[in-house]
Amino acid sequence: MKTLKIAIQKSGRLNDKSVELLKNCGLNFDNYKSSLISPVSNFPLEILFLRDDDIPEYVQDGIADIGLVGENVIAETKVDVAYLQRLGFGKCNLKIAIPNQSSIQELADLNGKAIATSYPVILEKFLSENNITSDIKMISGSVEISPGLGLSDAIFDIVSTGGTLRSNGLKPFIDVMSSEAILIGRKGEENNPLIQELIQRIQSVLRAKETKYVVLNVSKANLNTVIKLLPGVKSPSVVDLAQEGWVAVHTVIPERDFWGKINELKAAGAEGIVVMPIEKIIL
Ligand SMILES: Nc1ncnc2c1ncn2[C@@H]1O[C@H](COP(=O)(O)OP(=O)(O)OP(=O)(O)O)[C@@H](O)[C@H]1O
Ligand SMILES: O=P(O)(O)OC[C@H]1O[C@H](OP(=O)(O)OP(=O)(O)O)[C@H](O)[C@@H]1O
Ligand SMILES: [Mg+2]
Repeated sequence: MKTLKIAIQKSGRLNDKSVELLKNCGLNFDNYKSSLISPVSNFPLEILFLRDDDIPEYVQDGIADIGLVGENVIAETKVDVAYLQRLGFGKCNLKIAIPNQSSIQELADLNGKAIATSYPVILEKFLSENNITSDIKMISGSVEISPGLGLSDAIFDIVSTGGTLRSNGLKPFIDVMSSEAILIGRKGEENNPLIQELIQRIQSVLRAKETKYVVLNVSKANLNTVIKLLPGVKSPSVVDLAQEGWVAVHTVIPERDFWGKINELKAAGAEGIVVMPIEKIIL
C-alpha cells in the first residue's frame, strides 16, 4: 500500500501538540527540527514539517494526503478540503479589536477605517457580508502594535487569553470566528484505509483524554447506589475484596463530570477512590 504523507506545522503554536498527538497514536518517528521530512518506522507514513500557511494547499493539491492545521488557516487560504477530525487543541478566536480609547462604537463605525490584519481574506468576507468598507492593511505579524504606531484604527487577529490585546492597550470589539486544529484530507480520499486507521487511532486518543479510569471501594450494602451514579463506557466491573462484604468498582468517567461525581460517590459511601489517566479507548 502507498505510503501516506501527513503535513504538520514545523514550529509554532501547533507543533508540540501535533507531534504529541501522533506519538500518542503509537507512531514512532524522529522529531529533529532540522529534518523537514521524517519517516514513521511502524506505519506507512511520512511526516512533512511545513509552515502552517502552506498545509491546506499541499493537501488540496495531493502533495500531502492529510494535514493538521488551524481552521482559520483553512478559511484564509480558501482551499477545498475535507474536514476529517476536530482535534480539540489550538483553540482560539479571531476578533476585531480596537484601542481602549477608540471612538468606534458599532460595526458601521468601521466604514472607512484602517484595519490591520494577517487574515485579510476572512476579514474581507466578514466586512462585505456586513456591508462595511474598510481599508485592510495586511501585515504578517505583531498586528497588535499597529494602532499604537498610527498604522491602523483597529486590528483583526487571533485572541486566546486576551493578554496580547491588554498589553497593547486594545479591547475586543467583535468576534468573527472561532478556530481549533483540524485533521484535513483531500476530497474524495476520505475512505483510504490508512487514513481511516489513523482517524480511528486519533479518536481513541481523544476519547481517552476526555475520560478517567476510576477505582473505588464500597460496601455491598451501598453498591447499587454507587453504580447508579456511574456513567461508565459500559457497566462497571465489580471485584470482591479480601475484606468480607466489600467490593472494588472499576469504571471510566468523563472528565467534565469528574468532580461532581466524585463528591456524590463519597456521599454515597465510596472510599479509597483512585483516579488514573487513560492512554486509549478503542470502541
Ligand atoms: N494564542 C493562541 N492560542 C491558541 N491557538 C493559537 C494561538 N495563536 C495561534 N493559534 C493557532 O495556532 C496556529 C498557528 O499559530 P502560529 O502563531 O504558530 O502561526 P504562524 O506564526 O503563522 O506559524 P508558521 O511559522 O507555521 O507560519 C494559528 O493559525 C491558530 O490556529
Ligand atoms: O490572546 P493571547 O493569548 O495573548 O494570544 C494571542 C496572540 O497569539 C498569537 O501570536 P503568537 O504569540 O503565536 O505570535 P506570532 O504572532 O509571532 O505568531 C496571535 O497572533 C496573538 O498575537
Ligand atoms: Mg503561518
